[in-house]
Amino acid sequence: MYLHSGAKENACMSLNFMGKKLRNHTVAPSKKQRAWEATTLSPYADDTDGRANLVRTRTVMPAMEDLPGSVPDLRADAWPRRPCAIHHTHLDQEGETEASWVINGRKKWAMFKHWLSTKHLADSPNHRDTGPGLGHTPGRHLRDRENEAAMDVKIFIPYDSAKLCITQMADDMIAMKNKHLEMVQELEENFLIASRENQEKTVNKVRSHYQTKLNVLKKMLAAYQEKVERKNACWEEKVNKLQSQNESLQQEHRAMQERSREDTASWRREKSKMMEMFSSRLDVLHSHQACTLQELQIARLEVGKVQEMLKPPEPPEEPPQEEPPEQLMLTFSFLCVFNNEQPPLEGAQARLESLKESLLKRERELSQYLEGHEDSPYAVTKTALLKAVVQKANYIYTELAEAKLLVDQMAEENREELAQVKDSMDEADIAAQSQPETSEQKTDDPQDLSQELPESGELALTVRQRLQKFELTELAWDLIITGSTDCIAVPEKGQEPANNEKEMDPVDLENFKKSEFLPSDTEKSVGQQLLVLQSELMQLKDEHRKTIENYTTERTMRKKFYNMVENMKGKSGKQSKIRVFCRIRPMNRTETARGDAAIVSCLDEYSVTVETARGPREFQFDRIFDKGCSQEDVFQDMNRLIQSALDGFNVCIFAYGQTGSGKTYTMVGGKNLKNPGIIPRTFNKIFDIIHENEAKFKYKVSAYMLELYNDRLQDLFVSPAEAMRKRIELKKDKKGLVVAQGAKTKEAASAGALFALFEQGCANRHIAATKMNVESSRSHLIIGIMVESRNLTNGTVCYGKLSLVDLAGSERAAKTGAKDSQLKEANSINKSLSALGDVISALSLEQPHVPYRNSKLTQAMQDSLGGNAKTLMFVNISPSDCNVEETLTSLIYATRVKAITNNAQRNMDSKEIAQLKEIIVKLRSGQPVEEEDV
Ligand SMILES: Nc1ncnc2c1ncn2[C@@H]1O[C@H](COP(=O)(O)OP(=O)(O)OP(=O)(O)O)[C@@H](O)[C@H]1O
Repeated sequence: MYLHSGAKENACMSLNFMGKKLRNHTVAPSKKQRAWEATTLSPYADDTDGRANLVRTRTVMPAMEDLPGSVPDLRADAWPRRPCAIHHTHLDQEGETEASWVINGRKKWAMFKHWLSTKHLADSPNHRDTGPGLGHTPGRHLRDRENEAAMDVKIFIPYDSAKLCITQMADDMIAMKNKHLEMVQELEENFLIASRENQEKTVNKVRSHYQTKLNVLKKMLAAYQEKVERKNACWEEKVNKLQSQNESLQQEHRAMQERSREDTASWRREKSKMMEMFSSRLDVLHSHQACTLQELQIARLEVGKVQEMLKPPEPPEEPPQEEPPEQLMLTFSFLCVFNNEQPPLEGAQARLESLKESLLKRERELSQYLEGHEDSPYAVTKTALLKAVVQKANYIYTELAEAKLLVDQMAEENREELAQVKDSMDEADIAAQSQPETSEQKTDDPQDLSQELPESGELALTVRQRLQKFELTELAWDLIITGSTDCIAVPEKGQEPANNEKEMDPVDLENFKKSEFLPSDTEKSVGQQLLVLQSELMQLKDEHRKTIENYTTERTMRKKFYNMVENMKGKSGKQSKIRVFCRIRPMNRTETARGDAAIVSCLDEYSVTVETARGPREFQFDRIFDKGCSQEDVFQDMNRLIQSALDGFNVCIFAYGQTGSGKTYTMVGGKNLKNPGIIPRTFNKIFDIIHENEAKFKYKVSAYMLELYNDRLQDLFVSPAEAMRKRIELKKDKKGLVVAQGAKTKEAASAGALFALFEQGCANRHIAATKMNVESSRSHLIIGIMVESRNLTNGTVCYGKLSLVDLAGSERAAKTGAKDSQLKEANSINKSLSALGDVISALSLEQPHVPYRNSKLTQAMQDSLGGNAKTLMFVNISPSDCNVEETLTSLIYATRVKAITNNAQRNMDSKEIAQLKEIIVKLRSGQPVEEEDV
């Protein structure tokens, strides 16, 4: 700070502060000051020693020796003294000047002294000698002054003058003081103004700096949004593509199903037609057979009668010796033929031939006999009867011959048609092969089969079908001829043969085969045809199996595509359904010893059936793990979810099921760390991913572990006694994430450290033995693993949370035999699970109110069911029939869970926000905020 004044009256003073000109100050002199200043200028104005610059107005000094009084002259002291300088100000730069009040004071003092000296001189003789007109020169004055300095001068000031002078000086001093105070005040004001201005400037500067940053961030955000939108559009496109693929696959599948249904229907139609045909033929044959049998029976009776008649008369009239021996032999053979116990259908022709021959022979013999014994009373009757028998036999023979001819004719016709069809099939095959070249050269020949059908392939198919038909007919004819029925009907698995498929008596069949109705190569032909038919049947069965396989593959593919779509939805941050995996445990020892039946079976990777009293019931899930699936198999699908947690998503994996269904086995593993389950594997996987990415990200892993026991949340990271004292509350943050307030969170630097924490927590859990002596969890276990990942490239920070929940098993108290405290535990578990069921129902039915607050369990899982999380549910079931009700209930619940939609969003902060959050945390916890934090 410095003051600068010009030499003029009413000089303007400029006030500088920190290099800034604040404003002009005008120090108005008083009237007296002005009067005193009306003096002559100092003759030393141009004094080269520099003093002249400091005080430009200087009065002519009086001769001190002439002054009255003895006041010492202070001029000698005052002159070499410089004005009080305020160092380190800009004054130094602009040249040294005196302040106006100093100048004024000096001036006044000089004038006063001058006045005194002038008066004194007017009275003294010296003055008279040296008047102005008598050579008074500046050189003389100088010399006088030098002389005066050497003298001891005493100045006498009149009292009034001194009083005036002192008053004046006191006034001046007060004025000066006031001025000074004014200036100080003004300076303070200016200082305040300046500091305010400065502050504003700083604020503006900071503001503009942050504004610029904000703009940059906004731009970045817009760019990111654009990118995300582009990605979303891309994903959407992919999803649509996959959906359309899925639809086309579904359509194909439907068409295939339709085709297979049609094929089956046509095969059934063919079969029934054949059956009808066979049965009608068989009926004809049987009627023929019956007729023949009847006729033969009649013939046999007749022959019996004839035999009776032919019996020789009683011994008194005709002694036995009279009958010739050949005749007796003949009668015997005749009787042998006709007394045969088996009906003579077999070898009918041969037998009829022999019958006819024997009859003719007998006729001849009879006629000879009759010729010799005309007087016999039975002679006429015998002859008539024999004639009738012969007539009947002839009739039967002609009938059979006609039937044979008819059958042969029909078989021949069929053979001819078959040959024709074979020819046309060859033509069709040739047409199909040459179709690309000849498709344009269509002929007008109506006989040309290729003209009738749009494509040669279809033609070939039709011809093949016809061929098949004729071949089958031929085979049928052969079978009719041979009388075999065992290969005609091919009943489906488990189906009873149709009523009309009557089987021939094997003896009849054998005899019929031996008879001359059949050509010699019939048996061979039947074998061949049978083989053909069987191979065709095999083909059909193969096709059927293939159709089923295709259907299964298609269904599996569809499910896979569906899962992919759901995954992609989850990745792109869109709404995604909760995924449900079903795991079937193997039968345990008790169940095996009891001989329980396994009622749960796995159809494919996505379908499971349960045999119930009302028949099988099928359920579909995102994945089925059968009893043979290992812990590794189960964990394979978890990798992506764990990666998501490290990418800043909330992930929840929980197991649901009845007591002893394998929840703990799935989540934790077998006893004594055998076959580790999802939880320990997850610990390893988290740190595997961390090690893979540590060049790009910096991770921080921390965890808490709670159990919900008897509807009370307990911290497992503290001793049970302390846990009883602690109160843990579940709260939801702005992003809908459930936070356990009051729970101890511990950091872990490795998978081992995390596992040690887990073991420590497990030691504090509540477990009990159920009736079946199996260790059972009596509380719900909730593990929260928080992963903070800082991107080392752009400074963004993601906060992921992985919740692993092993629910306590629902049980029926009566079944498990729980009492007292165990009963209380069971009730509490059932209550919380029923609340969970209510929440699941409300969410699956998309009800407006979801009763999350009904239980602490549902509160804890609020973000995992219908909230901001990617959720995976394991439904564990028992295969035994004694648990069928519980299994069905679990599967029905799981099906409902499948319908729940979650909206998982990434929890990510920009670098700046993350820094601010850190500072806030530090400030809250009373830690010092380092410069590098800002
Ligand atoms: N997939 C499996 N393979 C082999 N053993 C299994 C399987 N699942 C379960 N077990 C066995 O079945 C028994 C019961 O399983 P676990 O304790 O996991 O059932 P839980 O559903 O957790 O029962 P609780 O709800 O009562 O705790 C255990 O002895 C376990 O080893």
